[in-house]
Amino acid sequence: MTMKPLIAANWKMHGNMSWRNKPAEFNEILPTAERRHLDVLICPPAVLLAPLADKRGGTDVWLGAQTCHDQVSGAHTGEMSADMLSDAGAEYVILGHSERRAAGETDADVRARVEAAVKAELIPIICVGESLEQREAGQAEGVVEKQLAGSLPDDLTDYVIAYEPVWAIGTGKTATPGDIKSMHAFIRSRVWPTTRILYGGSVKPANAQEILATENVNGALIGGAGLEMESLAEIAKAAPKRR
Ligand SMILES: O=C(CO)COP(=O)(O)O
Repeated sequence: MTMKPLIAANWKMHGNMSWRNKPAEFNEILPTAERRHLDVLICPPAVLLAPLADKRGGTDVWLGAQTCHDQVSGAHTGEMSADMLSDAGAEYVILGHSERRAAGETDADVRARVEAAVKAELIPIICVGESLEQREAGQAEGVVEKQLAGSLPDDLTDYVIAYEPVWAIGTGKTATPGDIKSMHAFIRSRVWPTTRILYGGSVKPANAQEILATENVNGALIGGAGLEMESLAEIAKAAPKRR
């Protein structure tokens, strides 16, 4: 199955207004003409979406949010709806990141947010992944299966899955190519043939080529190495042209 790899940077809670030129900076390092075979996405803190959208011009760098509320509007102090994020320039939204699941977000919460995102025409990137304890207990597939079953609405068509083993996030540890291959094959058996499945967890220029060449890996969700446009571009360059 041929599909465009998605190279996505999750900035988490990093950045300020001086970062609004980063899409243009990225485009200078890796111009659109050299990356027509892939999609590049930056997910900044929500407050930076509009400034980045303003400045991105014709860079062809997509923008995304890092979560959204499940309601369209209302008395929800501090929250942002999918419509607001879309209005500010987002085309994608990361949902159910393990850092949010660890803070109490449940599969049902993720599912409600996915439904809201789809209604606002945002493409959800739904994160799944097991802890080290769960992996060592042989429960990795079971955990991911449960997260997929609980977080995906039945009629969902256009979405992205990000497999991020919790123990590989921000630790410098990556899953072995064999582990990535077998988990992505497992996820593939649960989603559409055209659904992109990203790998996330300490992806960096040094390991990107091997990870992105793995069967059923259709891109990467990148934390730390996505803050610098040089390293994000190195990772993007490692994405295969055709698979
Ligand atoms: O959580 C991640 C992306 O969403 C991965 O973060 P790191 O690339 O910093 O490990």
